[in-house]
Amino acid sequence: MSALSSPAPAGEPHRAGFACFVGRPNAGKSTLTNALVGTKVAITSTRPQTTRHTVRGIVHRPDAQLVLVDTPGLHKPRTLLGERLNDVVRTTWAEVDVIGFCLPADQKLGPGDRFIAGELAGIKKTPKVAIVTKTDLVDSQQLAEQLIAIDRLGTELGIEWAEIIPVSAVAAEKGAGRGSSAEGSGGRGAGQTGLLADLLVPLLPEGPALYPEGDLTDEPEQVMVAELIREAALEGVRDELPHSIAVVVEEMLPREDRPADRPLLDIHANVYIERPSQKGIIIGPKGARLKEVGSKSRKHIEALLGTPVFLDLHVKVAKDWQRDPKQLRKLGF
Ligand SMILES: Nc1nc2c(ncn2[C@@H]2O[C@H](COP(=O)(O)OP(=O)(O)OP(=O)(O)O)[C@@H](O)[C@H]2O)c(=O)[nH]1
Repeated sequence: MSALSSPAPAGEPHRAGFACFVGRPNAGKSTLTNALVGTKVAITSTRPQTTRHTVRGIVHRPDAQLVLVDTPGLHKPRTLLGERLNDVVRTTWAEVDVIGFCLPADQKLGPGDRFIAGELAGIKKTPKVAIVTKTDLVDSQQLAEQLIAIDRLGTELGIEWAEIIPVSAVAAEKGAGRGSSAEGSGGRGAGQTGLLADLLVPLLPEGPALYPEGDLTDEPEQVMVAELIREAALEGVRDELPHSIAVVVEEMLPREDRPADRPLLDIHANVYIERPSQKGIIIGPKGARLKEVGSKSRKHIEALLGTPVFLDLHVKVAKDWQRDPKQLRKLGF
């Protein structure tokens, strides 16, 4: 792998650095990361708090490299897992070059937003950009009101927004033909999310690229594969098992004795639940649900890794894993 990247346009210094999107659950952080990078690197869902791992997406441009760190939502911790997640968020905030604070256009600023903004106000050095997400869901008057409310919030808390940017990830995703290809790099820089990148880049320090060109994320493949399985496993059972599922990929090995033009990757993964009573929900009648989880996530994994996959899933009970430090460590938290 070569770390060479295209030269910056004449006269402009090359910039490289880290940005993270923060915001209350469901604010659109993962969607924005995906739209900017142009492939499915972070897990999106219609339900809050599904982003557990810090997934980096990398935007490569001739003039800059923008490394996106996607954090879980910051929220009042109720379990040990919740506390760990908040620690991850704060550590990330202190390390990045720019913070993008996501606020959905279609929802009035609430206590959740204020809680995060209050924490942000304490991080003086890092430039903060307010990003109004999901602008496709509101009319221009609602959008204007939201922009004003955010400006006021900044004044109130002593935060000086480097920018306040309205953006819709949906239009950019449509343009990128999302879902049809894992190599959807055509989405990079598309439409409104491209403009967002244009505004973030000048806030990065000058410097050469940090990652080889072509890398989309440095998250270990195994973790991304586990996330894709977890997302599929949660589908349709979120009400019953909102936060009770964890997935660990035990092994990823190329199948031996395969012809070079027909490779196959064997993936063995365990789906952990908290109680034996949840087994039936995950597995479904005659194993039908688990089969579906397998085939759905396999498609995403194959798209991500670019190779055919044999996926072997097992459901295991890890009693009350969210409250048990030993289990949490084992499950990668
Ligand atoms: N209409 C519209 N929907 C959006 C947009 N961006 C995100 N969404 C939807 O909003 C929901 C939440 O988006 P996510 O990207 O998962 O939000 P998140 O902030 O990463 O959520 P957590 O992982 O819970 O912190 C999903 O159903 C998205 O499809 C947008 O620009 N327009």
